[in-house]
This record gives sequence, structure tokens and C-alpha cells, in this order.
Amino acid sequence: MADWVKKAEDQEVSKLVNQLNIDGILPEKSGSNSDGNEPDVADPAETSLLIKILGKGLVNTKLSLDIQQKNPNSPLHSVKTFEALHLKPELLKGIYAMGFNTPSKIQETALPTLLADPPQNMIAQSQSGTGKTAAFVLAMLSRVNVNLNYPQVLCLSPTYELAIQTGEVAARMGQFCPEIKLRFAVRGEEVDRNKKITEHILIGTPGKMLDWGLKFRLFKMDKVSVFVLDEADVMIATQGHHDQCIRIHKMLSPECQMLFFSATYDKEVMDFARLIVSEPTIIRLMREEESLDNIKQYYVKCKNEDGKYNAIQNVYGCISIGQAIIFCHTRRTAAWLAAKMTSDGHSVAVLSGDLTVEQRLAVLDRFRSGLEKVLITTNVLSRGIDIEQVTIVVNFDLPVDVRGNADCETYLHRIGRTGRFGKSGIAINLIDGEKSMSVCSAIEKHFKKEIKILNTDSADDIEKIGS
Ligand SMILES: Nc1ncnc2c1ncn2[C@@H]1O[C@H](COP(=O)(O)OP(=O)(O)OP(=O)(O)O)[C@@H](O)[C@H]1O
Repeated sequence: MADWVKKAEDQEVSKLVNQLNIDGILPEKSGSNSDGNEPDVADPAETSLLIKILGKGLVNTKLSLDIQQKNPNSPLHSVKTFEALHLKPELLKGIYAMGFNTPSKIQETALPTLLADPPQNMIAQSQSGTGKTAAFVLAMLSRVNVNLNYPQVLCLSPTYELAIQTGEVAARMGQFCPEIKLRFAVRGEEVDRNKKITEHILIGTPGKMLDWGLKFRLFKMDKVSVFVLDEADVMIATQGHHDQCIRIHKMLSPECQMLFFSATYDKEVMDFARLIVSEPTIIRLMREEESLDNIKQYYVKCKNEDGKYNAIQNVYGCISIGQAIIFCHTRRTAAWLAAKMTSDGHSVAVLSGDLTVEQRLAVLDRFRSGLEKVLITTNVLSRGIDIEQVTIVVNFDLPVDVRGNADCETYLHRIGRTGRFGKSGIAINLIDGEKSMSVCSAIEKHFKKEIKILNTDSADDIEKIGS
């Protein structure tokens, strides 16, 4: 940690951040895509929020943990029960009141380290729904000394809504510890600038936290004993946020326990995290890999967009037996297709970047409950939002990168299935022109899996997909 402070002083880290080339990791914020004719992209913080709200309880995984430790003096052990953690009885009561009986996979290993004395730093990665938030909130609550009336725990989230979500978990878990005080440091929250902050835990966004800690000096950053960076990937990769995080981090004491949590870490972000968190225990629970096994893949040659539309018309009866998602490249295409299908009497849902998070939730809820059979979307419906019952994916436009080359990773996320959700499915790729044919061939080559031609004017062929 001391190293980091020195590097920050020397502004060496700022230089390193610039070299990390993390600006390109985050796509443009969806709201800025105003004419709808640009590729539609997901905002990672909004996606995280959606996944969180849509999540239906704990995701159980059989995958094993990858653990790396820098400090050989801190042997790692895991627990199978919450009792084994020797928590305050009120906290244990809070955990049980939330319906948690045993620790999740990541909690088994992370919690002993999170609660260890002397405190240890941690960088943890595991997919959404595996119990990360519950783990670090428990650590936050158990580290509070209620006899000291100043902020001892800071938790940073990328957005207002995500901060509120975390605060709600803390409030529920700490429901039998009324003496632990929590405050949100988010937009709209005002403080009396003549008084110091007395709450023990601050959960908020980096800008507000900086205002309170640095600009108005309403609490002492160097007295903070636990610093949590939630959604670390989004935080570090967002230009404004990572600068603010660095400034906050720089004010913390070398003894402060640093905890970074995220569902994903790009390589550059992980390198950066390792640079600023000294001697971390790194715990990674890998995501189940998607695969194209048992997915029947087809391509349909079409003349133009109208031809693609006709192809969809021809297969509609087949795709709407189950549930289908149709992916378009831009919002404009998605809106055009939805309007056309609706006017032809089909009931379709549309999800694109111009919708608010609340609207997206409503669309996804309806679709997941089967009210619509077909969902037309763009890349805003990205990885992590799993809809189990979808069996057919239509690429109205094949996924391409900024240079127009095949984006195989996105193709896999759209079409691939994980073991968890069973493996059968159908992918139909609509091709108009040589460019998209070459993208299709590149995808075929990449995955070494045949994509068969389908003639949607032939009843025999249509029957083939259904069988
Ligand atoms: N040990 C547990 N037993 C039962 N349920 C749990 C346990 N830990 C967490 N949960 C529940 O599982 C769900 C996911 O947990 P949590 O939000 O902590 O996961 P997460 O990894 O932080 O997900 P995200 O990245 O989406 O925030 C929540 O509904 C939470 O209440």
C-alpha cells in the first residue's frame, strides 16, 4: 500500500492508467446514441443493475475457485457454516433472517479472509448472483466499531441505483444491529457542512464521496478502515470514475483494508487492480463457458432488408412455438422491424438502448413470463442477462466490430448456451450481400461448426428447423 501511495504521489499511476488503454473498454453511453442509426451498445452499470434486479436468488455453481495469494503468512481456509465465522450474534441473526442458511461458494472462501485479523486485501471476481454483495456487506458490518462516531467503511458503486441496492442489503443484514449507522453518499443527499459526518458506513458514488471527504472535509479519509470498490471493472474502466477512485484511494491510510469486487475483470483492469491493491488475495470463480454444442446453425440468403423480413415471416410460425430473440445492429432497425411485425399482427417486444432501466425491466419481465413470444433487441441485451426459455435466436444483423469484421465473442453470447440452461437451440443468420456472407463464413471458421444454408421459401426446409 505504501508503494501505491508513493506511486500516486509521483503521479506514476496516472501515467500508467493512461497507458492501460482502458478508455476503449467501455462503450459509449447508450443515451448519446441519438439518431438510432449507430450500433446500439450496453452501458455496463445499467446492465449490472438490470441483472441484479432480475436475479432470482443465489446462483449455484459447480465451478471451482481459482485462488492466488501474495502473502504466504495468511493461510486461507474456508467455512461451511456462518457460525464458523464467529460473527456478532446480531449479525448472524440478520443473515438467517435473510434466509441464508449456508455460505455460497464464493462466500465459503472469501468470508474468512474478509474477516481475518490483521485485515487482508482482496480482489474477487464471480458472476452475478453468486453472493458477492452479501459477502462484502457482511465484512463491512462486522468491521464497524460502534463506539467511534465517524465513517470507518466506504463503499463505492458506479451509479446511484447500484449504491442504493447495496445499502438495502446492508440495512437488511444489519437489521438487528441498530447501533450501526449507515449513510448514502449519492446525488440528492445533502449534509450540514458545519457538522462532521458521524455515520459508520458510507455507501455512494465517487463524486459525492470526494465532495464530502476531500472538498468539504466532513470526515477523515485516513480514518477509514475498510474501502470497498463494487463493480470494480466498471469503476476502473470509466474515465471519470477511475480518476475519482484514484483520488479517494490516495487519501486512505496504508492500513485500510481494500476490497475489490466485480463480476468481470478485463485484463487491463485486473492489472490495474493488482497495481493499487497491495498483497491481495485474489479469488476468481469462473463463469460457465457458453458453447455452440447442440445448437443448429443456419444462414438464409436474402436480397435486402425486405428480403430478411420475408424470411422472418416465413419462419415466424416456427420460431414463435417457443420463444425467440431477434438481434439487430441498430435501434433504428429494431424499431423498423418491430413496427412492421406489429402491423402484420404479430405480438413482439422491443428492447433497445433508448429505454430507461425501468422500461427495460418491464419488457424483460413480460417476455420472461411469456406474454410475448418474440423479443426484438440490439446488443443492449448483452451477456449476463439470461433468458432460459429462449430456444431460437435470429441474427437479423450478424454481430460485427467497429471495423465491420465478425464479432465472434458477441455471436457466442447471443447464441451460446451454458450447461446450466440445457443446450439445445437454433440460430438463424440472415445474410444480405457479400459482406455479411463473409462475416458468416468467418464465424463458421472461428467456431469450426457448420452453419447450414436454409431456404425459408421451402416448406421442407422450414420443417427441418422445427424438427
Ligand atoms: N449464502 C446465501 N444463501 C442464500 N442466498 C444468498 C446467499 N448469499 C446471497 N444470497 C442471495 O443470492 C442473491 C445474489 O446474491 P448477491 O447479490 O450477494 O450476489 P452478487 O454476486 O453480488 O450479484 P451481483 O453481481 O448481481 O450483485 C441475492 O438474492 C442474495 O440475497
